[in-house]
Amino acid sequence: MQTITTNLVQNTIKRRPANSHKGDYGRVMLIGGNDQFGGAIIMAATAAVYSGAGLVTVATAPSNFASLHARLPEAMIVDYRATTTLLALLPKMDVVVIGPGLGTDVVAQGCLTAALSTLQAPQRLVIDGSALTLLAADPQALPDLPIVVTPHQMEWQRLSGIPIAEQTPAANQRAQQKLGVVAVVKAHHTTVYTDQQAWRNPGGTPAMATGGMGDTLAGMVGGFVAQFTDFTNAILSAVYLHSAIADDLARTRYVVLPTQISAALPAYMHRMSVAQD
Ligand SMILES: NC(=O)C1=CN([C@@H]2O[C@H](COP(=O)(O)OP(=O)(O)OC[C@H]3O[C@@H](n4cnc5c(N)ncnc54)[C@H](O)[C@@H]3O)[C@@H](O)[C@H]2O)[C@@H](O)CC1
Ligand SMILES: Nc1ncnc2c1ncn2[C@@H]1O[C@H](COP(=O)(O)OP(=O)(O)O)[C@@H](O)[C@H]1O
Ligand SMILES: [Mg+2]
Repeated sequence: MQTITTNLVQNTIKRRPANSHKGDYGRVMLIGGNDQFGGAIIMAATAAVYSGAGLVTVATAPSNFASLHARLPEAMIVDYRATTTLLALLPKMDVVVIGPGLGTDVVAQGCLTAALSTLQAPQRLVIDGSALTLLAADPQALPDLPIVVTPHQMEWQRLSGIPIAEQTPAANQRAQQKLGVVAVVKAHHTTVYTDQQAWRNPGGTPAMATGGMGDTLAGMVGGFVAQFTDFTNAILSAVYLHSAIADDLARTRYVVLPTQISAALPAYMHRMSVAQD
């Protein structure tokens, strides 16, 4: 197993060319946030915007519109129940993140079906949270495009069938081979499995053990994958930076809030982008 290095992240987060515009940094749609879990999609969308995604659209329950607008005016919003609108928008996206706060009701199922049946390569898909629980309950063929799943250990147990106590690197790698997608297995030390190899995230702290921390990672992965060409390195960089920022903040804080990580992202990404000058 290889450890994700600062060097890999510095080589991934490049300086932006002067002559570029928002269209060059990715159109990202985040789908999630039911009446109960609006905060999850707000945190995920915040992470995507603060990661530098060029254009962010959120498909969510109407009960979240006002709070999302108030917290994150950079994001555009559509009703996640408006299937025709969703089906018209999905083909225009570079990246779709589905699952934070989505829930598992019939609307959620409809969103997942819409995404899985509409997206085509080279579009990329990030599957997190409730969407993983839905997939585990009703396994279905995944489309042939770059896909990353970001389960915590319980979601990984549901998806892979491997009990948490038996989630060894070898067992996780075998499950990844079966699924055929990149798997970010979140834990105290998160591990990432690709077709080629397994990676270990060196960072992470119990100060991160608070609701919304994974929703934030999902949004970061979406934002990174939208901007940085190499799919695997973009994912590894998001995983690394998410924990590295938390570790830094935790030096003087008992708990690190997900929104504090998003707020710190632009400064850390800047530091990474100029490190090799
Ligand atoms: N503010 C919000 O709106 C929040 C919404 N959330 C959303 O709520 C939905 C359900 O997700 P949950 O993860 O809460 O529920 P799940 O039922 O999927 O998983 C939580 C259970 O897994 C257990 N578990 C075991 N190992 C774990 C590990 N390594 N990391 C995390 N949990 C582990 C926990 O103790 C807990 O009992 C998701 O859509 C999620 O995005 C959560 O992110 C919490 C915050
Ligand atoms: N003790 C810990 N050590 C390191 N990282 C942790 C710890 N607890 C939680 N995390 C990280 O926080 C995130 C939690 O994700 P998740 O459980 O999906 O949160 P949520 O769904 O509430 O947003 C993961 O990235 C996980 O690695
Ligand atoms: Mg989660």
